[in-house]
Amino acid sequence: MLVYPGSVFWPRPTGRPRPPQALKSSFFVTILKYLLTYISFYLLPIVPAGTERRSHLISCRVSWKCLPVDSPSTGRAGDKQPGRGSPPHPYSSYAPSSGAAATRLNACVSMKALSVSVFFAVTSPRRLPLSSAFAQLNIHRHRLKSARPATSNDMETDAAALDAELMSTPGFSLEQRVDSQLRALSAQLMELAGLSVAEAVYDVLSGHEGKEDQRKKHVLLVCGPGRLQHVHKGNNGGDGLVAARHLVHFGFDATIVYPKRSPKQHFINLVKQCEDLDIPILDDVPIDSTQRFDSVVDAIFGFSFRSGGIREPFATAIVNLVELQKKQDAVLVSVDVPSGWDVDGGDLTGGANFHPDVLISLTAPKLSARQFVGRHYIGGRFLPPALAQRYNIKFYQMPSYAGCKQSIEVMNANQDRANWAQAYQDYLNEKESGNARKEEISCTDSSDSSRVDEEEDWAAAYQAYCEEKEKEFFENTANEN
Ligand SMILES: NC(=O)C1=CN([C@@H]2O[C@H](COP(=O)(O)OP(=O)(O)OC[C@H]3O[C@@H](n4cnc5c(N)ncnc54)[C@H](OP(=O)(O)O)[C@@H]3O)[C@@H](O)[C@H]2O)[C@@H](O)CC1
Repeated sequence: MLVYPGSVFWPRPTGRPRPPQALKSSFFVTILKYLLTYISFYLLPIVPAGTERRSHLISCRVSWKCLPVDSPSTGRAGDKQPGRGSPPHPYSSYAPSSGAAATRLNACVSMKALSVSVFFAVTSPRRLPLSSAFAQLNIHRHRLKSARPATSNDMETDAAALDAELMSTPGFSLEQRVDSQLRALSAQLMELAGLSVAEAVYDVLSGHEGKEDQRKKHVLLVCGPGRLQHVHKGNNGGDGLVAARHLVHFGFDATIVYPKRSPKQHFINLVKQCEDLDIPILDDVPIDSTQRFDSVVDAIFGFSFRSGGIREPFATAIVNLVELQKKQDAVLVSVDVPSGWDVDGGDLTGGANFHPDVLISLTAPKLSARQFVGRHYIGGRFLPPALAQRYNIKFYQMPSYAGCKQSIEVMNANQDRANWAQAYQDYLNEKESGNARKEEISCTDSSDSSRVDEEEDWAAAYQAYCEEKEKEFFENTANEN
């Protein structure tokens, strides 16, 4: 009889004894997962290698092995398991409630993920590329990182899980074989993210009404550090490099500040492409420059920023960037997360003077966007619907893009508060007086008014979502303390 390697080679999680209720649920879960594992074992060889179905099958196998069996004994209000307690975290598939259980699962499942992937890569009649095996391992490593109690970093780890999954989607990165398979960068995602940033900056500088100022606009882009050892680090800076190139193609002038260049080949290529377009690349923010900058783009830190002090040279770069922006009255634009802000908690410095005028959230807004006051865009139009569904991304986190646009300005409740509040009040009054706006829209079939209606719904729903997440965040922080 064929024996599934993960169940033999790797020890089960051990530790505190489980209470009867947990034993009961874990018994059925165990039966279920072994049943599914063996069925999939026989299915796997007949699914062609390199296909999405096969990759999905392996992904499912590992997920089944991850089914939590440990949680009821420590269950608390914040549990994120489907079907238990409060609704799942918007990005998480599940998270066990005990830190110890999460650690055991993390170690155990990472090893199992590796064993499953490598076993099938080696034994399959139609060989699966080893790269896919590592990609699966990476996804589950990230998933398991979020398999712990909610902390202030949850949104980051969940976003990282989503990122890892996106980056290993066939066609996005693995087929490109950049560097080595493990170090393959999400070149395509970064290209689309950078394009959406450039489009939003273009939109901001060109004005809403389409009355374009004839003067050539000049944008300064400050790009964050890259790191050799880590697979997915420094991508925020990469978005900035890509955006600079697109802005030049859009007819703007661009200057890049890139104090700590990444040695990764993809970043070297991006820099070369910018140099070929005669984009100046500086090491420091040109604080005394006589050059007029219409916009300053902060592409320094994204969701992987670790709060607790900004290391040099970026501490000085951020101070100079803000000074330059104020001196020149330039529009300060942040990519994904304002630099120095915690991905969840936002500005934890008590107002360190870093408050961008424009925020471009990539893929979906992070929790810190709740604190943002200004023009809010969403970019990164590459999230497959199935993945969005899996991560429970709600419609108000990802409003539908118009036509071929790569970014969309979303109505921020904080933005232009008076006008927005008045408009929203008018809308409510209209509804209350029985003059239902939606009925009007369906009668007149006016696409303009339906868009306004959609935006208002989006803003209200997003506001409610933010409040809910903020409450949850502070509750969890209080619990931890
Ligand atoms: N979601 C998506 O699908 C897509 C996301 N994309 C983009 O990727 C971004 C996330 O990128 P990322 O994970 O590469 O990390 P990111 O934030 O750029 O840099 C971390 C760097 O900062 C450093 N660092 C950290 N803390 C520090 C401190 N206190 N002081 C000083 N340095 C500090 C850290 O150094 P380390 O701590 O590792 O030494 C590391 O070098 C995301 O926000 C989005 O813009 C798109 O490109 C593609 C699609």
